Order: sequence, then C-alpha cells, then structure tokens
Amino acid sequence: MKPKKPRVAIQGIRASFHEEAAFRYFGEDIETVECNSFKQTFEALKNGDADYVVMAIENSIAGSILPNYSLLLSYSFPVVGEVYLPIQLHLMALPGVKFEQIKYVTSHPIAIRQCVDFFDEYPHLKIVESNDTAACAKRIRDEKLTDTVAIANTLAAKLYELDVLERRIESNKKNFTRFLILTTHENAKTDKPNKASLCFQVSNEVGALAKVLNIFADQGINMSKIQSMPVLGKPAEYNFYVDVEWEESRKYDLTIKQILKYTHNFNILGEYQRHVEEGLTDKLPVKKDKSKRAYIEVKKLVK
Ligand SMILES: O=C(O)C(=O)Cc1ccccc1
Repeated sequence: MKPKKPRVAIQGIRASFHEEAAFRYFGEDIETVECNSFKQTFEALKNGDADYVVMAIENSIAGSILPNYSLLLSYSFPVVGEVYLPIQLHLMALPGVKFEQIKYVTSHPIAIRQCVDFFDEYPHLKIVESNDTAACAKRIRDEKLTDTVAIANTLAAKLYELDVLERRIESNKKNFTRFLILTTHENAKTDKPNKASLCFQVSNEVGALAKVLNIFADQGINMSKIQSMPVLGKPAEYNFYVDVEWEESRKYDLTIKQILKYTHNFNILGEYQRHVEEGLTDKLPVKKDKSKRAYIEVKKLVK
C-alpha cells in the first residue's frame, strides 16, 4: 500500500513561504492544509485534520514572531524539527503588464520590510499589506488586476501564472526565516536529537537567570537563542524560551536535571535534529581561544 502523504497545516495558502518551508522539510509530496491563522493550524492538528504544523518563529531581519511563542506553550504540541529558509522575493504581475502601469504593491509585512531599497527607488508605489504573499499573487490572477504587483516567491509566480518583472528585490540577500515543525505526541519520534527548545521561569532575584545559563556553559551546551515573553496577568514575571544544541546527549540530560532545581514551570517544547544547510558542517561552533591572543597583544603594549 502506498504510504499516505503527510497532511501539513500552514498559515496561508499554497505557494506561500510556509509551503516552501514544508517542501524543504518533507519534500513536495505532501497535502497542504491551508489555514487562516496560526491558531487554526494548531486546531487542525488537535482535531486530526492535519498531521503536522509548519510555523515561522523568527526572521533574521524582522526578528522573533512573538505570538507564535505563546502558541507553542498553550497547545504544547512537540517541536520535532526546524527549517531555515532563505527568503527570496520577486516582483510579479499579470502577464503583459508593464512596470509603468503599476500603482500598488501588495505582500506580507515581513516581505515588504525586506524590500526597503526597492521602495526607496520607487516612492510613488503604494504599499498594500496582506497576511500572505501567495494570497496576494492569487488575488492579482483572480481579479485580473493590471495596476497591482505582488512580492512573493517563484512557487507563487508559477502556481498563479504571473510573470516575474524583477527578481530578488530583497535588500538583504542573506535573509532567512526559521520555521518549526510540530506534530502530535503520538506521532513524535525523533532519532538522535541534538537540539532542544525549552521554556521556563526563574525567580525574580539577583543572578537567577545567570545561574541557569552558567549550567549550560559549564556542560558545554551551546545556547543558540533566548527570548523572553511576559507572563500574561503577572507583572514582572517572564517565560524564557531557550534553544540549546549539543554534541553529547549525556551532557544535555545532565544539564536538564541540574536546571530543574533552579527553574519553575519548566517545559521541554521539543527535542529534534538541528537544521543543517547542504554543504555545511553540523558541528557546533568551536569557541576560539581569544584569551591567548589578547595576552600577546597586552604583552606587546606593555613592552
Ligand atoms: O506570506 C507568506 O508567504 C508566509 O508564509 C509568511 C512569511 C512571509 C515572509 C517571510 C516568511 C514568512
């Protein structure tokens, strides 16, 4: 029997960056479940209408997508993977439309923010924000708009039959969005995890967070991200969302045991394999011994 295609819930419609991220993780043989909001993607997973959720969590230019951190905690579905997707943005229009005809540019706010140089060059263009790049492309096709272009990816140009007027209009060519992959507890099985997303609180006293972070450092566990979020209705209380990476799982296990003593409301949001870019090593960054060089420089100065 042919294995069933994974049903993947995304915020947005087919050919959005979320679908591109899903393709990158699962391959293109998936069934995309289109949802109107991030909350709805979690509801689809909860109701059995989807097997996985793919959700953006941070962007190298726009920063953390904070409401999505809260969703991780409130639904407590396990994170089983991650994808870093380069965001390449193209300007697309109905076939035959000339650049001179354009009055409006429509896209997702994150995509718009990434094209500041383009908008500086053409200040007469009016920006229309929408909550999905692919939906902007589809609207141009469906409504046959000749005065509007969309900023979206090549998948959208192909699927909604638009012509690319200008390629790669993003200002920063090294712009990535990180997406998390979530599933149900029954589905979750990760082979040899080397990364985890944690969430915890510490008491509001001197050195409380430093204590926890020092435990990571002492065990050689690399912290790749930290994000704090206020706890709703509790002034001066924060959840700390921390991503850590390791080479030896024994050291990670030991760290978790130790930090349990110094944290409360501790949650493991997921343990998974960190995304490795093709052609790059999956070794953790090695700490350079700067102290030796600094010592030599100081000696030179003293001489
Ligand atoms: O609008 C989309 O296509 C999305 O998937 C949201 C988005 C937009 C820009 C960068 C990353 C995610």
